[in-house]
Amino acid sequence: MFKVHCLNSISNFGLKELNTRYSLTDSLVDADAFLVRSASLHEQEFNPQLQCIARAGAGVNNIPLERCSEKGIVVFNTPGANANGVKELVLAGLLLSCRDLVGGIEWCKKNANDEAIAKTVEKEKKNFSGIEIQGKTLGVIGLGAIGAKVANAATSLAMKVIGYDPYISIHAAWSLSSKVEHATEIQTLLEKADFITLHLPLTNDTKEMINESLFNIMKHGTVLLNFSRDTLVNEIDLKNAIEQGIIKKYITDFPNPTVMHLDNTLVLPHLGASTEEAEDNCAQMAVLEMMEYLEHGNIKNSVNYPNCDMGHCEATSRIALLHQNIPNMIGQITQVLAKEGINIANLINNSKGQVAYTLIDLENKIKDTTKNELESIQGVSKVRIIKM
Ligand SMILES: NC(=O)c1ccc[n+]([C@@H]2O[C@H](COP(=O)([O-])OP(=O)(O)OC[C@H]3O[C@@H](n4cnc5c(N)ncnc54)[C@H](O)[C@@H]3O)[C@@H](O)[C@H]2O)c1
Ligand SMILES: O=C(O)CC[C@@H](O)C(=O)O
Repeated sequence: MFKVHCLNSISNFGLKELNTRYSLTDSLVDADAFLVRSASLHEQEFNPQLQCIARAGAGVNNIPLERCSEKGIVVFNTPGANANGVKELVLAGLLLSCRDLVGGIEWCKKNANDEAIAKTVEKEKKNFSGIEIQGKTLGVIGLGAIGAKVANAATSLAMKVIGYDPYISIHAAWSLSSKVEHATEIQTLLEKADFITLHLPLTNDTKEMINESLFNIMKHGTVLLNFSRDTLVNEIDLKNAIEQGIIKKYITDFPNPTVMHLDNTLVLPHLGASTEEAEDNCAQMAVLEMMEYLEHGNIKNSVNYPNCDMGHCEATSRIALLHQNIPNMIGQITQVLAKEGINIANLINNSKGQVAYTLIDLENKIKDTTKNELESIQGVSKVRIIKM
């Protein structure tokens, strides 16, 4: 029986995939797997039994990936599963930035009892007027699942779109409209854009990437949309850029004590992925990835371990080893198995950066003592017996 702990509310559409081999547990200490959305796991201790963490969403900056890799915990996310939900909110943000819709709605509410409101409004509405997006230039930084959808949608709304992504995947590049101009340098995008939208992950490399030096290249009166993560932007520099009129409006999906007090800023309550469809898609994908790993040892959409698919085990037994990506690891593993007279039916060894994953089907049963011996190989983080 696998025990699963949910750190956030996970849609039942995903949880209903769990079969009789699973139970939900309220306890973090005896769980084999965590299902999580945005809860931070940076301060969380991980028990030795924890095999995987499935993030029902895209960003994994709430998970200590390096510590997970050291402990042989596979972290999954759900690429693209909430991209449409975020795209639709970005479009709403774009339009909210053009006219003072929020101020206008508040004005109407405040004047609800004015019998002459229909007349008064014609005098007052100029206070809430603005511009159109048609013909304006949108700069999209990060052209992955969300950025590509935003870029394509903006071209359909008659915007000029310029995109920047030095690490774009082939899949994302194929999905991009040919109308999207390709910027090889971020400076080109910053100089041309009337609106800039951020769709890149928060990592050590991208933290506070939007700072004074980039604000100084932007046009006076730029609108900045941030539906990715707050700390991609240096908020002290942002405040200055707003005061200097470089940033006309900042639209963000991430409330924090600083942005709540900035002028010309609209803050949304982290709603990008909060649609029924996105929550269902993310939960289902996360649960299925977790089940495939727990039951069969196959890895799909992990952010810290390589993909690996050996199908379902038809041999006598199956073991999985999570280890460092160092020389002679396979030699040492096969030596232990050979010594026990165990014959290998099939073996896959894939690596990702500093770590590697070896999945082995065996023609003999595997004993706990063999597992212990494999675990004692220097550089092995975890050994799982998937089928005895
Ligand atoms: N507001 C929300 O609720 C919400 C929902 C989903 C995702 N997000 C955020 O949006 C981010 C993007 O999500 P996604 O699904 O599009 O992810 P994704 O992995 O599909 O795309 C990210 C893209 O950013 C690019 N990139 C990485 N570093 C870059 C850099 N320095 N400059 C330019 N591009 C760079 C990558 O090459 C990739 O194409 C997530 O990491 C998450 O933080 C927010
Ligand atoms: O879980 C959520 O509601 C938000 C998820 C979002 O920030 C993501 O990175 O996918």
